[in-house]
Amino acid sequence: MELVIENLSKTYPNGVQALRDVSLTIPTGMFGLLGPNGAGKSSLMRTIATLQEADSGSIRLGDIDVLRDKDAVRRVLGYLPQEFGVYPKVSAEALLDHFAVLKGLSNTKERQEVVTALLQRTNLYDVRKKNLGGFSGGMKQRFGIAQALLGNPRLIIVDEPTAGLDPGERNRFHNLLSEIGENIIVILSTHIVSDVSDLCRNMAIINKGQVLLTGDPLQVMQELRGQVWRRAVAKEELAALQQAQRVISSRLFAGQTIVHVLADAQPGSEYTPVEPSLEDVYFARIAEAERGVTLNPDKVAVS
Ligand SMILES: Nc1ncnc2c1ncn2[C@@H]1O[C@H](COP(=O)(O)OP(=O)(O)OP(=O)(O)O)[C@@H](O)[C@H]1O
Repeated sequence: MELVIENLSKTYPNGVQALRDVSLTIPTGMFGLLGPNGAGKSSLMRTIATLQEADSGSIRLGDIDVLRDKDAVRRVLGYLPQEFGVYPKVSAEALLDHFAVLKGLSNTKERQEVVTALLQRTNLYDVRKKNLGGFSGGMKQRFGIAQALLGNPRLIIVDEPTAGLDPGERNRFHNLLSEIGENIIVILSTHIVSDVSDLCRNMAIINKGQVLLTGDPLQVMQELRGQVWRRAVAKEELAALQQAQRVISSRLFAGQTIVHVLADAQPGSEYTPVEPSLEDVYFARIAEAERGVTLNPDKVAVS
């Protein structure tokens, strides 16, 4: 099954154009939607989740027309929104049971089995009697996944799920997601590049409502090979370097400023070649789009 989005556009009443002619084909497995704050990720996720309307375009999930047949989508959709509120004084088991009732699981015995299985799957069974108010960020997110999995969805949308999680919790959450992503479509919307490189076989980069790149993370990194160079630079030289070169990122490392530069050939003897990371691809794409360069969507390299 595929999710096919074609020419989707959305302008909010305040004039912000959140989605500009977005087209994406999303197959089964983990799909990473990567973009900076305000890129339009949540707008796209909410539209797919039937929570808001688009101005134009279409979305198909298998044979379901998502924008028209919302009930059919909701029957096969699991959604973990960016802000997932829980009732703090209710136990995980009781709230999951309540969500299961809302999802239409009316048979008590069957519902208990489903709730128990989901609590085990998300590694929350031992804390099932604990109130959600006492859960850590990671436990809450795993609970969010448990509720999203009710009703055996064919499509799961998770919006910025690992923001604020410590490395151990993030790891547990990643393992859970990648297990789920083996059989259904999982869309992971995030501004954290490593979430996508760790988990996703397919991805898109979105900025200012536009798709800048789609592909397999390994392949898009491969396409930048031989074009990323690094050097250390004094802080006061950075501005001049940014004028002279296509600087795609600069960061402090052990007290030094390390810059990554995009160039077809070695820009100077102080530069060493770098094996491109997904972060290089991401920053290169965003930087070039910001500069208004016309991009060939199939190629990361710029002439
Ligand atoms: N309901 C709304 N009304 C008006 N503007 C909105 C609304 N929702 C989002 N926007 C604007 O639309 C643009 C895209 O926002 P969106 O939340 O989709 O981006 P995002 O990629 O999810 O960002 P973030 O990571 O910050 O959540 C932003 O400029 C945002 O301010």
